[in-house]
Amino acid sequence: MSDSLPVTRVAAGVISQGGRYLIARRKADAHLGGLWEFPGGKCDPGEAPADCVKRELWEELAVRIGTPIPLCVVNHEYPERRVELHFFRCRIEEGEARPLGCSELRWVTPGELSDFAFPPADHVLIEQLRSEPLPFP
Ligand SMILES: Nc1nc2c([nH]c(=O)n2[C@@H]2O[C@H](COP(=O)(O)OP(=O)(O)OP(=O)(O)O)[C@@H](O)[C@H]2O)c(=O)[nH]1
Ligand SMILES: [Mg+2]
Repeated sequence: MSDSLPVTRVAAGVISQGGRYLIARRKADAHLGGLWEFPGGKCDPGEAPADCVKRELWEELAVRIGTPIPLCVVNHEYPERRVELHFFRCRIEEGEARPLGCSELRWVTPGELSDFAFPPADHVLIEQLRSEPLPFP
């Protein structure tokens, strides 16, 4: 892994409800534009990933979530940036998700996850969620 690229710390939320996961399509002009992802974004300097995911889900989806539960941390190097992705399991406590920070939102079953193109950093998590879905509220 190259040492020249700084690490971008990112937090993203795996929101599950009624047997489905919420996925978002990245805007065409964003890094990895057009791919599907778990909504979230970059941590501000000094911001804890759990606080970041709460803020990002409010900004990007207009929902309030309960305490985020850590799922896994993935390190990945893209040609233009290194990311340290903190995935959290999240539950919506207030609001209905709206696509404010993405081009599209979908609620999908575990089996449908493989029909969508995700960034390489997400592949291991996607496989896990497909083979062993989280218990749905
Ligand atoms: N949110 C999110 N980002 C991911 C995932 N997988 C993955 O590789 N990333 C990468 O992590 C970085 C997240 O940045 P972002 O573009 O969402 O950041 P942001 O919401 O703060 O946006 P901004 O920089 O336009 O303000 C991007 O480089 C993105 O490609 C994922 O599942 N969710
Ligand atoms: Mg984002």
